[in-house]
Amino acid sequence: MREPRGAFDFIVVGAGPAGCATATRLATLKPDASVLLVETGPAKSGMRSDVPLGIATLVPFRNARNYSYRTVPQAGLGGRRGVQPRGRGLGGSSLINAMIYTRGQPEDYDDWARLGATGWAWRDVFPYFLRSEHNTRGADAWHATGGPLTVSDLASPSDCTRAFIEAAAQCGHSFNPDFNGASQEGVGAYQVFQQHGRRWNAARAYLTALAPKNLTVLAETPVARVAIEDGRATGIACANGGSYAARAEVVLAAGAFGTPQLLMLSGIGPAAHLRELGVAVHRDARGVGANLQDHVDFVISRKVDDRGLFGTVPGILPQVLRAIGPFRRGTGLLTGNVAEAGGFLRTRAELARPDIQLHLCIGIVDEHSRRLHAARGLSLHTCVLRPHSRGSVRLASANVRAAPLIDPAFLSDPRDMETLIAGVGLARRILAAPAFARYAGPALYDAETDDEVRLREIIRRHADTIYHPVGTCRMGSDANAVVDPELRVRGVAGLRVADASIMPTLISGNTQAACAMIGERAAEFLACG
Ligand SMILES: Cc1cc2nc3c(=O)[nH]c(=O)nc-3n(C[C@H](O)[C@H](O)[C@H](O)COP(=O)(O)OP(=O)(O)OC[C@H]3O[C@@H](n4cnc5c(N)ncnc54)[C@H](O)[C@@H]3O)c2cc1C
Repeated sequence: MREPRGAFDFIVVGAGPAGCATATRLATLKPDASVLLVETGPAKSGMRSDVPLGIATLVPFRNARNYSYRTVPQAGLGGRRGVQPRGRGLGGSSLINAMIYTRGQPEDYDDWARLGATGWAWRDVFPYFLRSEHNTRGADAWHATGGPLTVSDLASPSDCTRAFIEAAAQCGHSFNPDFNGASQEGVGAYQVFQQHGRRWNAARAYLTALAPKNLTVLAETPVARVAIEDGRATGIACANGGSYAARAEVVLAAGAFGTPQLLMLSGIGPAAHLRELGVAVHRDARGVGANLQDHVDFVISRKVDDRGLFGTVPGILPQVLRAIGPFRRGTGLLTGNVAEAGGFLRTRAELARPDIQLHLCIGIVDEHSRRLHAARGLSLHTCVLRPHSRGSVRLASANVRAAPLIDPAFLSDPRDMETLIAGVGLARRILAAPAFARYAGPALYDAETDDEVRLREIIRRHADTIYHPVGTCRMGSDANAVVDPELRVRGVAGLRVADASIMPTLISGNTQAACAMIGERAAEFLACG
């Protein structure tokens, strides 16, 4: 490592929801310590991110705020390479995500504790969800106000969302006004990370709004590796040649792909794999990059000629332009998050809790909207909440700028296909209910076929992620766990991980809120030393 250009007490790498929470809370808890937060992406969020409907333009392809990774060929998906959008910049994936606020199910965290993540049961994590939350509905037994993450109801939900909830009720699924309340089960509209109809990304929440003076934020700075001397993390080396020393600790919060990539580039990972790439091994840690879990998802998209729906049609531009005025007042089309409504359902009555999640989108989402159709339409996503398939992240190159090899191993466990098929059946019944008759239309790829053999084939040809990769630096108490329950990397002093990668198992819902909760907890562990 070259002479450090600067020394800080703590260095946090990666400014996603977890990194922003870790850095800000740590700086607040330790006002006499200096904290550096380093992010490879841009400092500004940009208009397409701030305007919620801009998600439709940010997710499909690579841009300054989206890595848009591809997976390795997926045997379970007929050999296709999946798409893995990931946010880049201050706010991380909260710059490009669908803003949906869910915490998962209490049992998810009780499972973590049972698997060895001591101190992470629901009763332990719930206070940190509350600490991070500012719910504009107000506080109650399940919600808080005053936290940095503003959570709101959608300002202008579409008629389609209302019809969907009614159609689900006709199929016997109860309306749930609060997926983060007493029960997650049922169908309803999602609450979103928004303030006055604008995206409230994690950087705005934690960095801009709280802005502790002892926190230095550095954007456009890719970290190449952690410097390790005599078994201790001493700082970071950046890909642009700079370096920074950490007097106390380094924290990796670079996400489910970025963190294992950085650990491996720093010589912490499966030794044989690191040697293949010429990376000097500091610690043979087989768990690094293993245990990748993601929500495998199948979309039914229909072409529906309804002006309340979105699509690449000639009339859409004037409609968007007319929506600018209402947007300034915090309402209208542009405040929509596309994935407005959804639900958590059980595919079998004997199950104790929901095992699939639905997302209703008010546009056609074909291959993450990479494939466009000259039509308005809608999409209903079905995903498997607790998949059994396990994949991996490996290095493709010793250069941090090269994308890692991502293998979610989708549908490699046959149980996931069975859950998905059953879930798609539930979704289809809702789409066929009388209250949804107004939204009838031809389904892409014959996705509403009654022939189950054919449906399995269609699923293999079109299923992919709904963007919740986790687990690649698993937390636990066993020797193969990458981090211990206080998030310390086993076998390396002064180094922790705080992001989606530490989740032992994937939670039953969207993952941003849980990542902020992890960051909130990490800050306390760090402050206690
Ligand atoms: C398209 C999409 C839609 C989603 N929708 C939702 C939703 O509606 N609701 C929800 O709850 N969740 C959603 N998610 C998931 C959620 O956004 C993520 O789970 C969450 O952001 C993960 O947080 P994180 O802090 O672990 O990592 P990330 O948010 O991925 O942030 C990691 C940060 O680290 C930076 N980084 C990586 N490597 C380096 C390096 N070498 N040097 C410096 N910086 C580095 C990255 O640039 C990035 O900014 C969605 C995700 C996507 C991609």
